[in-house]
Amino acid sequence: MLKLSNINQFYGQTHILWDIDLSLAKGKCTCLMGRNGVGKTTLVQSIMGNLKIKKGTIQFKDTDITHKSIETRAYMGIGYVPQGRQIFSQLTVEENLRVGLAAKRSRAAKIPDLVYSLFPVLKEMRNRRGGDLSGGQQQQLAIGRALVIEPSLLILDEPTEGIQPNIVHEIGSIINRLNHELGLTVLLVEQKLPFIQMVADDFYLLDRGRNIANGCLAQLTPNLIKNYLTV
Ligand SMILES: Nc1ncnc2c1ncn2[C@@H]1O[C@H](COP(=O)(O)OP(=O)(O)OP(=O)(O)O)[C@@H](O)[C@H]1O
Repeated sequence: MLKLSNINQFYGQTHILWDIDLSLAKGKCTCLMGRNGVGKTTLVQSIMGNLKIKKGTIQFKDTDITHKSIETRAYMGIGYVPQGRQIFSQLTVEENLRVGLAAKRSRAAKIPDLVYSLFPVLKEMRNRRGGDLSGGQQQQLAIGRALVIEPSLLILDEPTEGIQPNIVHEIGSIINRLNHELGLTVLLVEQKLPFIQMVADDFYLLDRGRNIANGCLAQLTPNLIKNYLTV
């Protein structure tokens, strides 16, 4: 589904990511993990085309997308929930969802029923401003906005950051539904182990810009957790 080969990334002269190979299995939830500052967001930004790739390649559904635009990635079915949610606080909930629709080719595109059925609170609050929503509701809006293009791959960057525990569980259930019932492939950046255990099939562990371990979740040993994750 998504295949990264030998990705290297830089900020100016600083080498941030080193020779990253990553392959996502279709229909699985893969967790990209590692402590603060190891390069998770940089990798996701590289996948999304927000950072230009200087070395390495990215394939999505057997097409080379390494140098394709952000818009092309959306047309091809990659949905993205950025770190910090990035809700437009002055726009209504519905307007925020419509921003996501701009990435669809069809002019007649409408917000899919799925979004409001997954997140009834967004329907109830569709005329309220994004800035009036709680953190958990904003996170639901950010996920809903990524889903309006009906993606086949959904990438979420730390969706539980700053969210109350009961809402974290709700977000985990939604990810499981998207993954198991609708067959979406999910790439999740996450550090919280209980949440990872709730949703992930596979993992990639980064440390100082390098992939130091990957496999199915059962292969995430206590030693790896102790040495490379903040628990
Ligand atoms: N725009 C930037 N310019 C220069 N350096 C950056 C920039 N963004 C991130 N960095 C640096 O690159 C490294 C990787 O950062 P990145 O945000 O990818 O890590 P992360 O694993 O996502 O961390 P976190 O969990 O805190 O979000 C860090 O050392 C960070 O300080």
